Amino acid sequence: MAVAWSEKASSMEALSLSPPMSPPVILTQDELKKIAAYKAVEFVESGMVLCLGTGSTAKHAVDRIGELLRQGKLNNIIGIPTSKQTQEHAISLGIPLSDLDSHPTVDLAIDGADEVDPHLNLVKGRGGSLLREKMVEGACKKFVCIVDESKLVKHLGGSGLALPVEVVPFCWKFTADKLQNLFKDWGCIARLRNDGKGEAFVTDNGNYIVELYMEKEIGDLQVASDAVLRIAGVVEHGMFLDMATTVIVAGELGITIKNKH
Ligand SMILES: O=C(CO)[C@H](O)[C@H](O)COP(=O)(O)O
Repeated sequence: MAVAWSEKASSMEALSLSPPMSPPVILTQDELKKIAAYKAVEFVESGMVLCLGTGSTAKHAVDRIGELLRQGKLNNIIGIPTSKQTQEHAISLGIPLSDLDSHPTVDLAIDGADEVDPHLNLVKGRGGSLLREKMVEGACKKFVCIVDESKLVKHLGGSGLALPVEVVPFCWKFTADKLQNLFKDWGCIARLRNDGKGEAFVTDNGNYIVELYMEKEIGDLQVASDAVLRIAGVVEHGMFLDMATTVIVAGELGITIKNKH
């Protein structure tokens, strides 16, 4: 479903931007992320248990939920954060939190993605939180993915950026070699993610991330997913197949809402 200016106008009002009939407004990527996030929060109802996503797009949604709680427009929300970063942020906003042990069924997830294909399959985890995201989002009745239009790809891996795989630190190089070898026909290069200070990036779960760069389209995603998960040493990967129920895309021409059939 494509929603053009009227929907965009209400989102833009929330952002205090100029109305759409004034001279063309070039929105930044972050403004588009915010528009998608605010639209997704319209799905939130009082009393819901919510999965709180991780990343710069999801942060706008968490901010908005915090704002609506403060204004008394939402009540009795329980959030389940998908990272320590989101947990700290939600606490700072006064959002009551829980976990999957206490709330194994979650009403709604709102989270970003790194890539979205035409079937609503996602690559997630370039922010490093893919394991907790997959656990919590897998427990959700509804998963609304929020992206700006730069995240749309024809096939996963199509952005030329990495497919992240969380691995145990023990003999990570051995696991990375196995992964690279698994996808050798795709020209795969496996690299350990670093923390920007010359050390390995460590996830909230104490693991490492191996990034896979493919030269070619992955092909059958389910087959690839199963093969990756069969490698001992792999904890989880960033392909989120058949999980998103809705994707909200914010672009220069407005908001598009894609629902799973
Ligand atoms: O999967 C994620 C974190 O693990 C993020 O949702 C994904 O990386 C998108 O991030 P951003 O909203 O900052 O573009």
